[in-house]
Amino acid sequence: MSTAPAFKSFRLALIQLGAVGADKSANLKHAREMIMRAAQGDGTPESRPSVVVLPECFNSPYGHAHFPTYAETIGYTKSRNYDVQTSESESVKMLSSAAKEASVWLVGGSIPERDPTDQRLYNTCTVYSPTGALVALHRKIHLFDIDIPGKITFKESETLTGGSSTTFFDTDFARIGLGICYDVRFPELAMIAARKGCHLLIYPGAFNMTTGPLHWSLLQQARAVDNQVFFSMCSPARDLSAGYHAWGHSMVVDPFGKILAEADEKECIIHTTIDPTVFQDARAGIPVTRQRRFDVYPDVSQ
Ligand SMILES: NC(=O)CC(=O)C(=O)O
Repeated sequence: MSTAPAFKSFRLALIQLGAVGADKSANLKHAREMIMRAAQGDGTPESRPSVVVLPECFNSPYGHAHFPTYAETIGYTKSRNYDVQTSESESVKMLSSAAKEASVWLVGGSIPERDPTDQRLYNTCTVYSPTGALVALHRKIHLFDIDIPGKITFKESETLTGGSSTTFFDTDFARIGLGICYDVRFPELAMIAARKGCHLLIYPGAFNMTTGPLHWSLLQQARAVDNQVFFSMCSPARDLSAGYHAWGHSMVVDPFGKILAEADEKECIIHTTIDPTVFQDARAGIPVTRQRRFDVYPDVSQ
């Protein structure tokens, strides 16, 4: 594995996207406008983000019945490296051109993806460099299958297949790990990413009105503290006319577990600074990353 880049200070922006409806072209147009707005920061050069994030399922309504209709094939080469140039996906094309125009690293939320080899569907996050290159692709590993009687039943596995790889990408200022929503409930994934040198973990997500108040911030703070990394989840805005009511509350948590920025439930963009000294202070002061006893629990030591 390559060495992680030196961790430098940078600005992060999360787009808590609203108005995600049935019209995919309108969703893409609105997402593009919000990316451009996020990239401006507050208008000052120092506020401009280096990384901009969209939420889970930003181009389609969220629900297993919608995924087959909205799924797109992401272009890939014979060696199965994903490639914008060969992509027929209108979402990939939009994200790539928006990243390039805004000159940001863009974590493109997630979209329903169809694999052309076997027609299986995935919930997939793609990431773009400031030149518009597709640099990473994460397929949601743990599918959101829950049943809380009288509250919420959701079964992504009705139409989706779970991904089978962990994913990170390198920028010139940090190593960033990826997950999607329900992946946050599996601490092993975040731990592996942190042990591979990630400084920040970004999970586009869409918790709901039942699990949001219970677990949204708790899980992010837990993953941040467990692993002494920055942790961030970006949600859609809440839309009570939609079939799925997202919790909202997109947030960024520091390696001490402190919430640095948090949205309410409405459409908005939140910005924060990711400061490496906090990461270093957490690891120096509470050195759990050097105190692990893998001789006692070797089954999680990979
Ligand atoms: N939507 C998800 O994947 C997960 C979620 O809402 C939850 O874990 O709660």
